[in-house]
Amino acid sequence: MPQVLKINDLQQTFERGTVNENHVLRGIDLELEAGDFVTIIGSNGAGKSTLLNSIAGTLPVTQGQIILNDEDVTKQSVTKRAKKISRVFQDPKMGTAVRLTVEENLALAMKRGQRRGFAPGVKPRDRQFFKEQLATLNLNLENRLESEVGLLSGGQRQAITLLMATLKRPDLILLDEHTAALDPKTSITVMDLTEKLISEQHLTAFMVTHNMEDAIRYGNRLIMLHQGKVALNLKGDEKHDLTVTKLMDLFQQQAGSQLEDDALLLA
Ligand SMILES: Nc1ncnc2c1ncn2[C@@H]1O[C@H](COP(=O)(O)OP(=O)(O)OP(=O)(O)O)[C@@H](O)[C@H]1O
Repeated sequence: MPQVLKINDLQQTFERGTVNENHVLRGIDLELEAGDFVTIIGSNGAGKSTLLNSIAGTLPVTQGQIILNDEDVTKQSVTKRAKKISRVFQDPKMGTAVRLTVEENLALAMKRGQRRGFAPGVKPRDRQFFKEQLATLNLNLENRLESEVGLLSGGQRQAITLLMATLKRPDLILLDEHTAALDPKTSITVMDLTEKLISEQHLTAFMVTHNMEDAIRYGNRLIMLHQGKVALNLKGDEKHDLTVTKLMDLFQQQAGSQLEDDALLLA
C-alpha cells in the first residue's frame, strides 16, 4: 500500500521560554498507508487535538516534519492543506453554514480547493447528485435539500458534515471526537456512516475518541498518546483482537504504570 502520511519527530511546545512552557508533543513518529483508519485515544491533555491541529496546519509545529503524499506540507498554509485534508469537529455547528440550505452547503463542499464565488449556486446536475448522496445516509435528508441546515438536528448536521468532508475525496480525513456531542443512538448512526464512507472511498483517516469501545471497534489501527508520545501503536491482529482489558494490560506493560480507565473515558 502506498504511504499517505509520514510524521517525523513532531514536537509541539506551547508558551516556550515562559514559566508556563508546555511540551505537549515530544517526538511523534507515524506512518499511515492508503486506507488506514487510525483511532486515537489518550487522557485529557494528552495532545490528541494538538496532533490533528498540527497536521491540518492550524498550529505551526515547533519541530518535525509532516509529509503528505510525498510532499512536505509542514509549512503549508491551512487553506492550501484544506484542499487535501478535510476535518470534522465535535460541534455539529462547526462544519456547516447554518443559514444556507442543505444543497447550498453541499455545493460549497464541491468547490473545496477552488476559488469560491459569493453565491453558492446549485446546478440542476449537482442537485440530482446531492439527492443521490443524501439518500445513501438513510436519514431522509434527500427530501430536505432546500431546508436551512440550522433547522436540522445535531446528528443530521454531523451526517451532512461528513458527506461534505468526503464529497471531493480528501487525501486524509481528520475526525476530532465527531460523535461526542450526539446522543448514543445518533452517535452509532454517525459512526456507522463514518465507517461506510471511509471504506467505500478507501479513505485514510484519523479519529480521536474518548470512547474506548469505539476506538477498539472501528478502524484497522489504534494509537494511544501518553505524555506527548505514542505509547501504543497497534495494527493487524493486535488491533483486530483487542478488548478493553487487553488494551489496559498493553498500556501497563509499555508505560510501566496503570492506566486509569476514567482518565481515558472522561472528557
Ligand atoms: N493553542 C494552545 N496554546 C497553549 N496551550 C495549548 C494550545 N492548544 C492546546 N494547548 C494545551 O496542550 C495540551 C494538550 O491539549 P489537547 O487539546 O491537544 O489535548 P487532548 O488530548 O485533545 O485533550 P482532550 O481529551 O481534553 O480534548 C493541554 O494542556 C492544552 O491546554
